[in-house]
Amino acid sequence: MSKRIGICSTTFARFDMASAAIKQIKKQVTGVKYIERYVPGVKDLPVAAKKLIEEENCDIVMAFGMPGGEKIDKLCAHEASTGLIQAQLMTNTHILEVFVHEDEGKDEKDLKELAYNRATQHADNLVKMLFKPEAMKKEAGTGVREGRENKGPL
Ligand SMILES: Cc1nc2c(=O)[nH]c(=O)nc-2n(C[C@H](O)[C@H](O)[C@H](O)CO)c1C
Repeated sequence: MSKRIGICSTTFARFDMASAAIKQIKKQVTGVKYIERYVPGVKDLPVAAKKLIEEENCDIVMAFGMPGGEKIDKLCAHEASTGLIQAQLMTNTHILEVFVHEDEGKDEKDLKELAYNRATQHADNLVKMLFKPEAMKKEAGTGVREGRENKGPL
């Protein structure tokens, strides 16, 4: 049966990471079903992801979000992250959390590039996890980073 990939993303984010990721996956695999859900902000992602798994039978989910730079935003991001982990444990299914903090970008151009790179590189991770686990194994311990330069192995 063809794999089902869940995608959930927010309107709070300032870049459409979901579309970038779907395009990236489509370059590599065909015959996959995408089920997309959009919510206001990161704290709405855990239930959206859990529903994608339980009600839409997704094999894996990507959850995209952009926490803002304020202290309250960081708190929200941590709460969302905890929720996403809980949803994974409740469903025994991976939810790749793809968050780009707004203050990670040096300026708007850099933030956009970072968001694109992180979204597409995590999309590559998803393809490996679902279809090429051996490729993932090859990269174990190699200091891979999503969005910025890889650190490399020690
Ligand atoms: C303070 C705050 N900060 C963020 C943020 O940095 N990034 C984000 O995606 N969403 C934020 N939200 C919205 C919440 O995640 C959520 O959408 C609302 O509380 C409604 O459930 C809130 C309320």
